[in-house]
Amino acid sequence: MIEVKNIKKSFDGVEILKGISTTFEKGKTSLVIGQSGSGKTVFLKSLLGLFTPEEGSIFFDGKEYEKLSTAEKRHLRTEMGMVFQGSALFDSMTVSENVMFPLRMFTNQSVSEMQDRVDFVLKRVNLVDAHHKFPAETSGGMQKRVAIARAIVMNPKYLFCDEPNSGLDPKTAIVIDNLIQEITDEYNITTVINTHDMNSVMEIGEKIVFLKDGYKAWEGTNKEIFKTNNESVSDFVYSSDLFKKVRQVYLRELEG
Ligand SMILES: Nc1ncnc2c1ncn2[C@@H]1O[C@H](COP(=O)(O)OP(=O)(O)OP(=O)(O)O)[C@@H](O)[C@H]1O
Repeated sequence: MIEVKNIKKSFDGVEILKGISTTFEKGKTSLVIGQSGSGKTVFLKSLLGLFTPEEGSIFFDGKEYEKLSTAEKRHLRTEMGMVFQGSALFDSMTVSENVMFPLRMFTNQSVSEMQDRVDFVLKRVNLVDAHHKFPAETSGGMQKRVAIARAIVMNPKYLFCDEPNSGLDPKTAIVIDNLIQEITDEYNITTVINTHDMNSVMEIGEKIVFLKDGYKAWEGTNKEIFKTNNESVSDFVYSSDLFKKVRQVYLRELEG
């Protein structure tokens, strides 16, 4: 579980995060949504420890990040998996070598132990014949699977994904969303996803945190988002006519 208490972060005197508090639960897929520039990436990087908020605290399973020693912080980092926007695979390494990279960096496992773990996670993301391929020889959807395999190879407690669907067709995007949700549930991970994708919100938004201009403007579930009267949320989520219609049908069904 991650608890965020009133974090504030500024750059060059401009406040970007203006006091955000929320919680992300274990075994749940939580989404952070909001317009471009609302502070989602700064927020995610603050959770990852890449930015240090000037105020507020972040607790990982009860432990306050800023109070940890350097060694404890380093250990906590090994418990965090990250899926970057655009997958961020190493072009010159095979799929297998990409996934093995964190094990080589952070563990003393033997090559055969590492290979077993790589085989296991690649199988888990349904990639069985891709070990020796280079990223350029695989599709965008496969690259996301490799990025997810690499993010979970260390068996993380926390998984952070920045726009995991960017660049994917809608069908593949749903498969990737569902894969992240299944893995989160199966391994009881605390997962936080930054997204623009309204399909993701509807499909896997067990908890949604809506950021606006550096504030948390709303939070709730994908069911609650249909019913909310919060204007900022409605303007953002229902800016497309298709989603407006989906919402009307859903509300009508609720009334009926
Ligand atoms: N390292 C930095 N230095 C200075 N300003 C920054 C830095 N990182 C982000 N910002 C500013 O913080 C604001 C929020 O940016 P952020 O990237 O968090 O938005 P976002 O919601 O993730 O947008 P998008 O959906 O487009 O990725 C922007 O105005 C951005 O210019």
